[in-house]
Amino acid sequence: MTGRWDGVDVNFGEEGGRLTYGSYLRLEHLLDQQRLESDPVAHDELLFITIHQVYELWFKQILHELTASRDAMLTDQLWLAQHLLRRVHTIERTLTQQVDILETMTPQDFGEFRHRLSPASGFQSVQFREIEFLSGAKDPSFVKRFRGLSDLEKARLDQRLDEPTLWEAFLVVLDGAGFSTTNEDDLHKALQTVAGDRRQYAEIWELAEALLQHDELAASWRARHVVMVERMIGTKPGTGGSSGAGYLRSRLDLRYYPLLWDLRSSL
Ligand code: HEM
Ligand SMILES: N[C@@H](CC(=O)c1ccccc1NC=O)C(=O)O
Repeated sequence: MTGRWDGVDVNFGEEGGRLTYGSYLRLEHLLDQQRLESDPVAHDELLFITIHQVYELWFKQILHELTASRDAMLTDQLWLAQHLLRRVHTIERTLTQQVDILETMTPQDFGEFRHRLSPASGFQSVQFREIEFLSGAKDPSFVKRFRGLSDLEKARLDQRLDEPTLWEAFLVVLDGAGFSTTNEDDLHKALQTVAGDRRQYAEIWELAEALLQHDELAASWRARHVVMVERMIGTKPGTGGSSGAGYLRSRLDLRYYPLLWDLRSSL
């Protein structure tokens, strides 16, 4: 497009001339996807849906970045693997902070539509589980416990169970640097050597730190989520059929990279 804007000639190179902000971002579709279950309308349900949809969009982005980071490790591009993990960290911080927005909803206002949500629950978030699997916490029992999984969603989870995790890719990096990775003892020694000579192993050390950061931020989200749940529903069971906060508390000790945490005790 060529034209004048504030007296200046502009050429945006808009070949074909039909793309607009709204058509590029497919806003007609995006903004038509917030369908409330409550009747009469509960004012806060739009916020509830919006928050979850934003989470899922960021989950999609996180999976995009983690997959590329894993592949960068497998192809010896450690700087790229670390660069992408750093982006994931900033998204993860944003996801934890978003809980603040949802907490502007009171339990009474949530109660206006909560009963309509059952048996749906965040437990059924396929992308959330994909992130866990890809990060290193593969647990096939979750796939079995999923209710109402579409064929496509099942295939995506099976694929994540099959493909290498970030941790496995990191082991390939250690192997490539000449370390034995056959058992936990060897691995501990390798990590100790990397930590003890950061001049020689700068890239591997930074990568290990970036993985640990990802692990820590995931743990922060779990902790933030369970406290919000206690604030919203106390000790009530969850809509997904679990004990609620009790179940979520049992997930708080989950760590993707226990060996990176163990290492701390011997540094
Ligand atoms: C009012 C706000 C929320 C409440 C009361 C709540 C409550 C719960 C409860 C009780 C569970 C356990 C499963 C069940 O039986 O239902 C759960 C799981 C889960 N929720 Fe939420 N949740 C809230 C908001 C969110 C948000 C905004 C997300 C973001 C996507 C989310 C994601 C998840 C995930 C991923 C799980 C599964 C966790 C795991 O298995 O480790 N929740 N939630
Ligand atoms: N499990 C929540 C309801 C809930 O938060 C939820 C319901 C449907 C879809 C996503 C949800 N978010 C997280 O669990 C509850 O028991 O109140």
